Amino acid sequence: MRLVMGLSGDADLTRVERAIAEFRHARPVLIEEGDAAIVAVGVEDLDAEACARLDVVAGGTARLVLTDKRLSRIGRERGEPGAIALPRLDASRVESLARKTEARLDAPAHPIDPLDAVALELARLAFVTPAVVTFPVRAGIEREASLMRVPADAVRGFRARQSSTLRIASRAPVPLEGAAKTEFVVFRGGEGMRDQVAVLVGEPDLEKPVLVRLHSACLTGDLFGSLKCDCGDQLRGTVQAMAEGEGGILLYLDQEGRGNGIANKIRAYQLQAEGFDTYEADETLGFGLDQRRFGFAAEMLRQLGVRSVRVMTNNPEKIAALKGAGLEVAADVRSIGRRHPENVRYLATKRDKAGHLIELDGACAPKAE
Ligand SMILES: Nc1nc2c(ncn2[C@@H]2O[C@H](COP(=O)(O)OP(=O)(O)OP(=O)(O)O)[C@@H](O)[C@H]2O)c(=O)[nH]1
Ligand SMILES: [Zn+2]
Repeated sequence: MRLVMGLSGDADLTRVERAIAEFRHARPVLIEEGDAAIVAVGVEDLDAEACARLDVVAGGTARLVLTDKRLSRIGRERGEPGAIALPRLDASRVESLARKTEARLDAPAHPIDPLDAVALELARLAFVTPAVVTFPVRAGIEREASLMRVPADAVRGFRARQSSTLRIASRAPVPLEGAAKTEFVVFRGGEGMRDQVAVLVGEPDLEKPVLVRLHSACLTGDLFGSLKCDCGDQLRGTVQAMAEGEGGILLYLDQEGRGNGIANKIRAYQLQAEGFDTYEADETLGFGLDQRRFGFAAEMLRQLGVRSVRVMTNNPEKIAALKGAGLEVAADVRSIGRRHPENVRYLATKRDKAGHLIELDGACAPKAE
């Protein structure tokens, strides 16, 4: 029996990974803590049919749990997440309250309980809209055997655990244009849904502060040269600077859309096309300023033998995170991309609302994001 239980390794980690997969498909999971338990389901893809099925089991006790940002967008300033009673589960009302720009809440938002907060964290980990429908598992309701069960503490500790299981999966030389001596080192674990990649450019001296960049994935900018941001320039500019200098390490992190995932980022871009700035758009979808954590990136550096860094970034959070994780930040160096009418408002917003160290003097006139 013991052997069988050990087969899936770290059982808590496995359960959360499975719960994340359920969440991404709008299938309910059961979150347990002691004698308490709730059923939770992400609102994305929650259609009328699924709502009708859930409604029967919820028996009028369902609630919609929203983040503080989303509540303030629909006219309920709370400063913390809140829950709206859903005596009847209606798919279009749920979608409207969770995501629509014009939605206004005409009912009270109640304080959430600790298991609701765990359900919201699961949604964040799953890169889906941070809004969940939950209801208590009441006496008399059979705990449905097919429901995926997950302990609340396993979800709370998931990010830390992901960092601690971080390990190198593979490595090989991959010569790049302008940086012939480059090695890709792939790590499993950390944030997001995919592997993380460390790109070792040249031969950095690990006894000295190493030039390092933490680069969050940006499919549109890195790969397609989108004009809406400066990511592609930063990515290539960093590798070039490392190759021309004393080498360095670029971490390519699975944190698309500031940790919101590609689907939410493209939703946010649609809102930007309607006039919202980059943070207003994210808030409309329920997100805070930035969902990313960088602790696991520090762990990647440590496993590569780095103790002290010269970090290439304009983002003070990255600097603070590396220091907070125990690395020495010997210097911080700006990472500059091209400015053009399409990205200058985005850059100015990051400077003004999130304190990014960006200079825009003389930059071209902004065009709406
Ligand atoms: N949600 C959202 N994410 C965006 C938007 N534009 C770019 N991003 C994402 O923002 C992140 C930018 O990553 P980085 O360039 O590593 O980070 P940064 O915080 O700008 O910091 P530095 O570039 O190091 O100064 C990427 O994950 C992009 O996908 C946007 O309008 N909305
Ligand atoms: Zn970008």
